[in-house]
Amino acid sequence: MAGHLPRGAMLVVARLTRSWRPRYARSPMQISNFPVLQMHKSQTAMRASQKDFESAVNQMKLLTKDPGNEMKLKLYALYKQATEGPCNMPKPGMLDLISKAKWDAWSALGSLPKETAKQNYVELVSSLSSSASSSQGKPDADSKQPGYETLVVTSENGITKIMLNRPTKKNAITTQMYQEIMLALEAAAKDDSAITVLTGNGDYYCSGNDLNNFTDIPPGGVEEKAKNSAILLRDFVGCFIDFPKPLIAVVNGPAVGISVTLLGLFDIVYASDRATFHTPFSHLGQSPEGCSSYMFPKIMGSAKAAEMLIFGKKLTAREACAQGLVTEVFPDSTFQKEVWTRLKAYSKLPPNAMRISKQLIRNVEKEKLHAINSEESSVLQGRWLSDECTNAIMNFLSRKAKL
Ligand SMILES: CCCCCCCCCCC/C=C/C(=O)SCCNC(=O)CCNC(=O)[C@H](O)C(C)(C)COP(=O)(O)OP(=O)(O)OC[C@H]1O[C@@H](n2cnc3c(N)ncnc32)[C@H](O)[C@@H]1OP(=O)(O)O
Repeated sequence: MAGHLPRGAMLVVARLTRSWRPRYARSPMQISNFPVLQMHKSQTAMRASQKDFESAVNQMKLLTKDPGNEMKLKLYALYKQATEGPCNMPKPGMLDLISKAKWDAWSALGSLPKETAKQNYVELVSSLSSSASSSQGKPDADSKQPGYETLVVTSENGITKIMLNRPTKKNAITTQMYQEIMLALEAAAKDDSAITVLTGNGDYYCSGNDLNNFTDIPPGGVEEKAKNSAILLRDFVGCFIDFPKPLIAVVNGPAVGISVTLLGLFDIVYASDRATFHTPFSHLGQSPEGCSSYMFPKIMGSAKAAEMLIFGKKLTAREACAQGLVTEVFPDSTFQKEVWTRLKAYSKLPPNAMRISKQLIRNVEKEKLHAINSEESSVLQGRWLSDECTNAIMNFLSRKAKL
């Protein structure tokens, strides 16, 4: 049966998926990003872990809309209580209004235990993020575009931002997400923004293809699934090849698989120094896509490209920058601030000039890139039916393997 997924293996994959359960409770912050999971609010009553608390603190840094003074005071007080315990500052003078308001809010928490304060903080941030996502329709709502379940798409200040939004799954790309990214790119190509940005929500940029995409086998069998997936992949990568405006990747954390290979088709790649770049195709019994079989040797030379694409060498952000895959690396602590300041300035440049310059740089190779994309997709169609690939996916799903 070599070269075909044996029927038995398909059943094993289906069984493993059914019994596959989360290994840890997700943070309320992350749950709030999934409308379907918001029904299970009881989970937010669970004790918040240090990780949940830190991710809520980071989430607050990314908040684009001012939550208002009252909310900021509550968050401030809970944060102080969670990190330092009961208020230990001398009472400020009556005329120092801001310090007094902060002091009042913190002292009002009395001897609330640190753990409870942490949990309340996480829940409050979670409720903030759900009300932000449900305020889309209101006139004063920010520019968040409706209709996406796996992405948050916003457009303001001349920048369309497409944010992968499955943080609890490290932003792994499901079939639905491939479709939504294509729709978002199509819309961004036509909107009046000057530049388009792709980034990830949470601690990962993206963990690549969602390996559960392999388990949803249609009645036509695995061959039909592989054929349709190759078409999906070709169309998906095609949208990046054809994208007409400056396209920028804001790589906020580790990147795996297709989220790395696509970077060769971006015009700028900014990375946090926490990001890593990993293309473990051989480990997965697969082969490169995203035009990386052509772009990577072109960018970094064939020896370095081979180390990544054949041997799955994981690069740090600084190594990827030295190889030319990344434009610039920023310290994680100032990443968002520095990158968005830079992008806001770029977005004010004349949009037509930027678009024309991009096209001059990219158009010469467009046809070639489409041909490479078709070839890579068709080679992968064969790989997906191989025993090497089947075994690697089963190992991941049964928790025997992780990168
Ligand atoms: C028949 C053919 C159909 C094919 C359809 C294909 C369509 C186009 C394909 C295009 C080709 C693309 C290729 C690639 O991108 S190859 C790269 C694929 N990615 C991986 O192999 C990564 C797998 N993940 C991991 O190794 C680890 O999760 C990771 C190192 C990324 C993080 O480890 P960590 O310990 O920090 O976190 P967890 O493992 O606990 O992850 C948290 C939860 O997220 C889930 N997760 C993460 N990544 C993926 C993924 N890629 N697919 C599915 N699920 C993922 C993980 O399972 C955890 O979930 P639970 O909390 O529920 O356990």
